[in-house]
Amino acid sequence: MSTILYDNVSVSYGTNEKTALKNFNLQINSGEIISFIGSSGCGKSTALNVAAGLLTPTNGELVVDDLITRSPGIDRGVVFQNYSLFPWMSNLDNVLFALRQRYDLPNKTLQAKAADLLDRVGISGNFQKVYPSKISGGMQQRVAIARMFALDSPIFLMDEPFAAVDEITRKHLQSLLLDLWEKEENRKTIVMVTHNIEEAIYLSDRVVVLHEGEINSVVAIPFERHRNRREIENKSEYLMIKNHLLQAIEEKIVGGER
Ligand SMILES: Nc1ncnc2c1ncn2[C@@H]1O[C@H](COP(=O)(O)OP(=O)(O)OP(=O)(O)O)[C@@H](O)[C@H]1O
Repeated sequence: MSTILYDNVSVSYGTNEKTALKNFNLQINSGEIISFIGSSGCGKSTALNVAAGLLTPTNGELVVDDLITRSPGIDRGVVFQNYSLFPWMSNLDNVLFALRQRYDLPNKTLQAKAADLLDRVGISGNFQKVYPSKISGGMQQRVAIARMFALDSPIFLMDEPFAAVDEITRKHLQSLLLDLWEKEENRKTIVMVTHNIEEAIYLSDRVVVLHEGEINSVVAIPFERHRNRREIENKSEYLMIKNHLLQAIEEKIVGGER
């Protein structure tokens, strides 16, 4: 089980600052993929950082698996836009580091596990041994995904994880994430922040649109898994959902759930 509950969460950054998150109520189910979208400054990262335990609510509670949670933990793996790898470690060692936090196994076994995980995200041979700075942004993000799966947290929290790569790489990484997620026996709960509506629809079970710190709309994505990007984009419902989301981002919609 890996559920997240935002129980009436509000966050203010300082006494004179405006409230970044207001009475935020959301239940996220185990194995669900949820995206937060909305215009700049609407509170997406604040909501994600509360889930990560990096921010404590000013009011209300974050509840993870029925426990009030106010700090980071190994039950929640985090990936940020800027790759979040340790620059002083090779790609292999980055993944190994995560494995060591999770498993008490001989080094050789963990090395093989790390190499296998990197192979699965398409980082093979010499690319495993070099430092992250020696490979492209898209490849670094593959390593970050491998490291997240190595940590094997039941919850993944991702803040614009694919924003810094080109469109083609971005689509590859989205599919890679979904492939890995679908293959897991106990599917991870994934919460991600994105500015990209197509990404949100392709990946998510539900898309949560924020507006000035409040939930404006929660949109269920009805497409079955395994999803084929082209197929879903050709469905008439896809366009309706996309238009609804665009509208919800641009203006305050009254009476949110779709
Ligand atoms: N450390 C901080 N100190 C003060 N105000 C902050 C801080 N971080 C965020 N804010 C403010 O809180 C509000 C929500 O910010 P947040 O970063 O959560 O929005 P966002 O939707 O993720 O934005 P973006 O899409 O631009 O990343 C904004 O008004 C922002 O200026």
